[in-house]
Amino acid sequence: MAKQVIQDQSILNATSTFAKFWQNIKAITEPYWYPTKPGGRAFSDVIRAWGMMTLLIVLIMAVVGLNAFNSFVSNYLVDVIIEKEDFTKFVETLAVFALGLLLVTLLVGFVKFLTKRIALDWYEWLNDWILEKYFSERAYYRINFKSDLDNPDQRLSQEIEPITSNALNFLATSLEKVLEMGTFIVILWSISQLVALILVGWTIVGNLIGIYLTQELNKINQEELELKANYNYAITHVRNHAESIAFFKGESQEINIIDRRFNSVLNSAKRKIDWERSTEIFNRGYQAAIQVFTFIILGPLYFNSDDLTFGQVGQACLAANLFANALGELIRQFGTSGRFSSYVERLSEFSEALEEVTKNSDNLSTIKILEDNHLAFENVTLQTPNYEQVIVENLSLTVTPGAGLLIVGPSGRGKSSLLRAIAGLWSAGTGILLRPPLEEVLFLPQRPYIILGTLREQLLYPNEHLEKTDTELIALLQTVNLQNLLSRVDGFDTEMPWENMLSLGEQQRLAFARVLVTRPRFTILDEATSALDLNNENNLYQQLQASQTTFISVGHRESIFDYHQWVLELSQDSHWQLLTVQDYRRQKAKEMMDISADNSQITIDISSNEQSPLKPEIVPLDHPQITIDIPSDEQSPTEPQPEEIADIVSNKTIVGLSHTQMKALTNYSLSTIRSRASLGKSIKATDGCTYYYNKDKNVLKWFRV
Ligand SMILES: Nc1ncnc2c1ncn2[C@@H]1O[C@H](COP(=O)(O)OP(=O)(O)OP(=O)(O)O)[C@@H](O)[C@H]1O
Repeated sequence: MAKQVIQDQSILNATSTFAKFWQNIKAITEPYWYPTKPGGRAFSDVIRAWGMMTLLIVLIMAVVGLNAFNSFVSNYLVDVIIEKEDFTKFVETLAVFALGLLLVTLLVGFVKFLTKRIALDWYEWLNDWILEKYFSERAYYRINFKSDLDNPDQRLSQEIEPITSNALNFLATSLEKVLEMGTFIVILWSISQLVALILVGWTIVGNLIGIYLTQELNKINQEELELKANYNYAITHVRNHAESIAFFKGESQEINIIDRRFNSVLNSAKRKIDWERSTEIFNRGYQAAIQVFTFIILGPLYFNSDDLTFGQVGQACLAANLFANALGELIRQFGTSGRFSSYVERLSEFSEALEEVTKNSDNLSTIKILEDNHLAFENVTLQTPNYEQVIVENLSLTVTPGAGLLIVGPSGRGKSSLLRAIAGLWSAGTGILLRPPLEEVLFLPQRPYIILGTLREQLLYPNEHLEKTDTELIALLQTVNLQNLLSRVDGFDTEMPWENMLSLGEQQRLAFARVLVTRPRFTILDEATSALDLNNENNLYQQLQASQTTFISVGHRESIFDYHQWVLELSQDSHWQLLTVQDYRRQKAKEMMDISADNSQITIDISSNEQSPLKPEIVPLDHPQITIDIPSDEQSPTEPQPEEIADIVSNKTIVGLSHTQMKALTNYSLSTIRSRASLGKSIKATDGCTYYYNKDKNVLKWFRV
């Protein structure tokens, strides 16, 4: 009973595996060979493909027919030789035989050529079809969130061509071999029905065993493809991160990772070789048995009967031989079909995943994006793509042209995610997002995107059709302080490995040049000046400001506040607040004051500081230390007001700072500040800037370095 259940189960499994395989085949072949969906291939192209396919079938049939004809001619030729009567007849028959062989040779060559051409045409179409899917609706980006889909790049670059070439080879060879087997079985039937019947039985058994062997090979092939893709990825990963690995001297760890993956590939290859050995032995033995059988049956018949001529025996042996070869080839094709089915499965899975990521699921809520002439969030709740985490809740704000917005907040709170939402990359959540068309918005990420191309293409990206003269481009390079770049390269039209030869700061300046070329209405900058010094940063922001674009920036530096009117602060638990830049500065200054008022007792290690300026200034209590108690009355009368501190932070009205003002900007006590001033030491304040005390008796103020 239990055995019966297991058998039923395995039959069910085999059926569902075949059904799945058939579905995959249909998904990949239908759009090319039998397009039913509107907007598919042009009818004339489909007819052309079928025309070539029909020609191929006709040629294969001609080859098989000619081979059969040649077997009769060879039979006749043998009989003419044995008769030893008519030499002219012998020469004529030989000429016909040679002509037949010549024709077969030419036809076989043409069959191979046509098979490859059809496969190539199909490959070209299939590649375009999948690339179109990959680049539509930013599927290439969204597919990265599908963790179950490995190595899309390998699927694209290495696994499409084998599908078409294997499919065509399989079809052409199988058709030829099945026809050959059919023809030779008929010939054998005409000579000896017994031989023909035995061969048919033999074929059925052989094919069943062949299919069993192939199934296991299919599994190994599928596994091997995945393992090879992982191995390739590990090597590409090293190439992409060569500099970081070199800095860390992480070679041995990288080799370990690559070795681990390579060993998996090797183990899988070993298993495959084992199975291929069994398949090959079976195949050879199976063919050899057919040849022996033919002699075992025909030998006694020839000895005991006058009906069978010697030529017929020869023809029957040849037919049985060709039949055996055809069968062997057919079984070999089943073997290679394992790799084919793995490729088909992976491509169909990839195509399905691309469709899925671009489809908006009815069950999942998404942020509605509408185009407008300004940017606004209306009650937007944004979540991570898999709806696992809420980034910001009920956000409502409007950015009108000319009134830039700076997004601030601790790391990981969702600043970049908001930019992704504006670009439409992330849409999980609720609410309405109004934004100008994306052609009017330019995004500058922290690590600029450097394309593979010439300097001209770099500067004009993404405006591929924009024309700019060399003089205009030189002026552009000067504007972003990259004028030296031209002396390092051979003009604007040479391709260079830009990513390796430009520093991160230079790449960021290059990205700014693109904004100046594109002149978008809105520029979205995600810490796009993080690698630049203050001078370069100021220069670039001023250039952008002159181009009348409206900024939406993510950044931490105080220096970029001046280029924005509003600050959006993201804080804990998906909360947010929107303030004008002035109000934000006041609020922060007040918070600083409150903190410094609370810290009326600060422990400072003066002795160690004096010996080594690099040592931390606030140290654990077990270090040699002096405890300075700040009398509370020292703070109140001279305490600057919030507005005054905001001015200090923005550095608009007050150019030099007094000790008291400096105290409000740091966590230090007044006496520490005085002592640092007299020692000529600088102070790093909480606004991120360094201050230095000018001891000139006419100045006596702290200044920003
Ligand atoms: N592809 C992703 N899938 C799921 N969660 C993600 C993904 N990318 C980022 N996150 C998560 O979303 C949250 C917000 O990330 P985001 O990059 O927006 O932060 P951020 O404020 O810009 O940080 P930082 O200042 O460090 O750049 C983080 O918790 C991060 O782990």
